[in-house]
Amino acid sequence: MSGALLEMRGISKSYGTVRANRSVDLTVMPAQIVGLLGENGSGKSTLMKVLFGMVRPDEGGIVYDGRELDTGRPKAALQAGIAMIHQHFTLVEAMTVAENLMLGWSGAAGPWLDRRGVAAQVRDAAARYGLEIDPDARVEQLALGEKQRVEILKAILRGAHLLILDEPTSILSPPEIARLLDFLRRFRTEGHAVIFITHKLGEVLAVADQVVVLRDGQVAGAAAVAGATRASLARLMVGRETSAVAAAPPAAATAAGRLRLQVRALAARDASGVERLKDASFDLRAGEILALAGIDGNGQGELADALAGLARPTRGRILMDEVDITRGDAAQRLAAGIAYIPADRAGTSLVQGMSIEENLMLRDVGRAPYSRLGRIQRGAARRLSIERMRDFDVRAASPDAPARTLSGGNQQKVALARELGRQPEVVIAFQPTWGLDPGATQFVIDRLRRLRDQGTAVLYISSELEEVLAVGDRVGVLSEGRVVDLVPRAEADIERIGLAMAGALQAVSP
Ligand SMILES: Nc1ncnc2c1ncn2[C@@H]1O[C@H](COP(=O)(O)OP(=O)(O)OP(=O)(O)O)[C@@H](O)[C@H]1O
Repeated sequence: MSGALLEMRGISKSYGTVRANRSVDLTVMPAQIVGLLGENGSGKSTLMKVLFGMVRPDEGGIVYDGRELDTGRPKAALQAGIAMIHQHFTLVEAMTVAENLMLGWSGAAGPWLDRRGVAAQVRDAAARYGLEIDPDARVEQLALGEKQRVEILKAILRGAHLLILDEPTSILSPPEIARLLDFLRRFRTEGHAVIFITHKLGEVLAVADQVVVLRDGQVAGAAAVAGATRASLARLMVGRETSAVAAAPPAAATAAGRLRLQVRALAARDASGVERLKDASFDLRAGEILALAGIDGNGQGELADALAGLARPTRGRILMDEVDITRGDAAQRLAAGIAYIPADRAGTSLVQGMSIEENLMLRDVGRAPYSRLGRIQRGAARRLSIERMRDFDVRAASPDAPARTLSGGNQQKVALARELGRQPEVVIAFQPTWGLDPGATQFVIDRLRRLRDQGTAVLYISSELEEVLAVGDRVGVLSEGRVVDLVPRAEADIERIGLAMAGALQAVSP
């Protein structure tokens, strides 16, 4: 087709017997936003790695801006003006925003980089695109949403003409999401193009012109967004009817059970020593899901780590069944029946070089049913692995597949299968659906509800407002290190929560 900015034609790529991409065609026009959708493991990342030159396709070719693009050469894509905003940022933490933007930037004047000139250009671009950021701020002090803005500015200043965003909104508050979508529209107005990978159908409908859906490595369908609905997109993704994500209403808050966890005036620092969690207080009871909304930088990571025994609180107390556990470590928490689902599961809780089965056994290797009288029970381990993989819909050839060969979403499912497969007393779930497709998201939520119904106390920390409202029997917001607006779900006011997430409300006591 003439006039296209990007044409990927007949892209195929296999890993052993796994056919990650099968004759995939993808066309992007100038000034077009394309939403790339698909279930976990459907081949989205592989296709983008091919486009980016990180993976050489077995078959197929790419024409960009009328020219054949050298496949398998990352530099070719960059030089052509293709930029990708990854989920894991590539900024140098100890440097300032301007310094990061100057790294490898050919727009700076000669070998003597002109700091003031760079700062002026940053301000200029930031204002033009609504991506305000202080050029002199150190990156380590920025929240995730701000780091993302720096990454986008870096791409723009290097002349990106096609921007690829990999699940960019999963770290943003509702106002920040609106701002990002607004930026994408402005970027499009200037004739640039965007490929937007997301599991959130609503965002695609809000901003994209065209959607392409992958299923099992193939294009399951491509359509103009005008005329598409959430239901039609979901149907294309899974090939059958699905219910809307997290549609089931929360169970009527049982006159909740026994008091399990008491958190009082808890404070904790982040890795760089900043006290992000300042004064958090709440109770968690058996048989309830307490959902806390909040975006990065407001203390949720520190709260989760402190409860899991991974970070030592600077002030305050944690009581489990009336016993003070503030100073205990992670092993003691585990022994007390507290399961922890950290945010960055692929990075922190899976061993990439180990198989799915070994990862599933990791915490319980010395115990039944994995071990008897000091011997590993291979048969039992295998049966349990297969059962958990089926339960959690982990898509892989066998339990022997190394974790690193799984798609991002399937890695998450392995970590979840391990933590939720046991029968924990208390679950601390930090962004448990991050990176999961709608089907898997629904599954995780159902699983947490089931645990709740069996009497587990669940703390659900998430930046997804919709999910917080869908799963919480009680909901609140973690804002500037404090728990605010903690109310039964039925009394929750969506707008108020959105405002509180953005830091607009004051703290209230529990
Ligand atoms: N390095 C690898 N070795 C073996 N198999 C791989 C490798 N990378 C990807 N795969 C397989 O290719 C298939 C497609 O994976 P891909 O990462 O492209 O999916 P995805 O759509 O990006 O999924 P997600 O939404 O979970 O991130 C999966 O079955 C995955 O297990």
